[in-house]
Amino acid sequence: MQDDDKKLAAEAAVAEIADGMRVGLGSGSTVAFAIAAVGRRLAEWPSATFFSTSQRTTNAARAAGIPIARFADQTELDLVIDGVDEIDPQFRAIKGGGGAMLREKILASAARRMVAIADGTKRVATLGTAPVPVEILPFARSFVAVRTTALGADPVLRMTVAGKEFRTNQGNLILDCHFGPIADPARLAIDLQAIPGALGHGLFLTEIAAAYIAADGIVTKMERAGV
Ligand SMILES: O=C[C@H](O)[C@H](O)[C@H](O)COP(=O)(O)O
Repeated sequence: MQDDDKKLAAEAAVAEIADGMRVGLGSGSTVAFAIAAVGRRLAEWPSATFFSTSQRTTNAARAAGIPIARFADQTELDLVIDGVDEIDPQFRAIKGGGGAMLREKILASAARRMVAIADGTKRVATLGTAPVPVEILPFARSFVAVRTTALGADPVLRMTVAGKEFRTNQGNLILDCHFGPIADPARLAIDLQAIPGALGHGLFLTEIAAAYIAADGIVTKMERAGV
């Protein structure tokens, strides 16, 4: 059921792709449905170029026959399609459940338009039920943990199911920072960004222009006003 809704939202967003576009593909289980849809429809966009936010997405895209271009040579994209862990009515989101938020933030910032895709369980009135993931330089692990605690977090070092430290695609660590309801996400984003050794965080407050959210088999498209 939840997967059906993820698929519906993903396929609706993929309809925004037009030939010639430079398209960023996000990461996660909802994006996996978008990748599958892009793979099926690839012949419709012979001049489109696709970019990836994680190794997992690159692998899935290539398996679906989608060539992935090198983002390092790129400064601007037309569209990014990405999932969220939580999204509020102001289109502010927490991302990074899969640990890909640093590259996701870069592509989202490079894009003229970012669309979020999600099933209805991701909608929240207030951000903060999910932890805010913070990617940290391993060298600064304890230092950043203390600084996030001072901001009100209960930081937990992310581990793999095998009990090892989780490493991002850049080889860094993640602190999952549990804040509870976040009263002022903008202030928190500034404070997290200011910690030396914190390389990125999962608060996406201004990037999302529209959201496709599916619940009980019905997908709704919402555009953020003023974008
Ligand atoms: O790092 C992972 C990404 O930010 C995902 O887009 C996010 O965690 C949502 O993933 P899913 O679609 O699997 O819920």
